Amino acid sequence: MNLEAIPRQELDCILRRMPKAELHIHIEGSLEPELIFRMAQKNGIKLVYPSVEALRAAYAFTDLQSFLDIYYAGAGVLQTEEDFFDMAWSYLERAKADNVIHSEIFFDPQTHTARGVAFATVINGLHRAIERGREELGLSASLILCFLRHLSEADAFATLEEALPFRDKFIGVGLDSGERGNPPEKFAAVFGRCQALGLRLVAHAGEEGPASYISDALDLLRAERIDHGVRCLEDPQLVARLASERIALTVCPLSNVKLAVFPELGSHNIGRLLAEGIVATINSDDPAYFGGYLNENFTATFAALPQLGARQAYQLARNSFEASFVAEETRKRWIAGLDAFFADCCGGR
Ligand code: HPA
Ligand SMILES: [Zn+2]
Repeated sequence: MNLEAIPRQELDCILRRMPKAELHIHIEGSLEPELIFRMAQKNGIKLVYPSVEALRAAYAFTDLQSFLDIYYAGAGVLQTEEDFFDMAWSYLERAKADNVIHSEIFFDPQTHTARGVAFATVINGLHRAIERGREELGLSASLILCFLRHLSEADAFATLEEALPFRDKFIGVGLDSGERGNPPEKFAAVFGRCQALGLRLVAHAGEEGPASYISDALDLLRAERIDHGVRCLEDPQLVARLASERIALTVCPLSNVKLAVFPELGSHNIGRLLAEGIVATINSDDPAYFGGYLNENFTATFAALPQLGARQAYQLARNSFEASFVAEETRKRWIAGLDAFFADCCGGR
């Protein structure tokens, strides 16, 4: 395919239309202000913000922690199984509109169980939305349970025990929340147990934390994929390892700018990650908070970085399928579909 022949003005449309997978989305981060207000009213919860506009105006973050404080407060409106269903269903419909054909969705059970919401309420609501998404939208999705790293490993073990009766409803575990001061080694034992249980393993690392957190997530947690990981470029040996072992990074450009990991999209390192041969992907992280769903992440990033063209668009979509936790056969089928899409875009050129 002569991808270089595709003119830049066609890129926006291609980015939006191309089939893709999303591998880094926190479902609680898809909760739009309108839904927060509707659920608060329904559940009799008083919000500190007087209006949707006032809440949205508070989304001016200076770093990861300033975001997390407001994100956990927003998730406090979720009470019933229906609430979790509605949140996930809204995301799946939105993802479908972006031509996402597969999504691996994070959820933070401790945020809810700590407020007295049963684990079953959370996972049954999310799972029901996923089932309906498969039936009605033809969208494939699965759940990844994230442990909150600001809490103790004992708390993570207790959460795992609560989750095991629902083992068939999630495919793996991850690690999120405040990275600084909460290194991967804090969770080595619980990740060891998850690995023994046959769960897929991922971890946030190298977003705000140093490159050594990425190496430790690989060596001590046996993470198969790294969420964010953008600080890997600080360690050339790590870059070589990520590339040669084909360890994917789930990069979230709009999130990185909103949380001041990069000052603006024009200085984002996604182009360099790809040029280094790393299996980088583009994702939305917390789309309701960071100003865009998956297609906005693609189009804004490509608009800001002139070195990204159709070749990189194809590579990023292909990487999203390669890095997904689905059967080899399915991955191959999706990549064949992507090839057909781009062959069509190149048609005659
Ligand atoms: O980007 C993130 N980093 C860490 N924890 C999170 N929880 C939601 N989003 C994030
Ligand atoms: Zn994240």
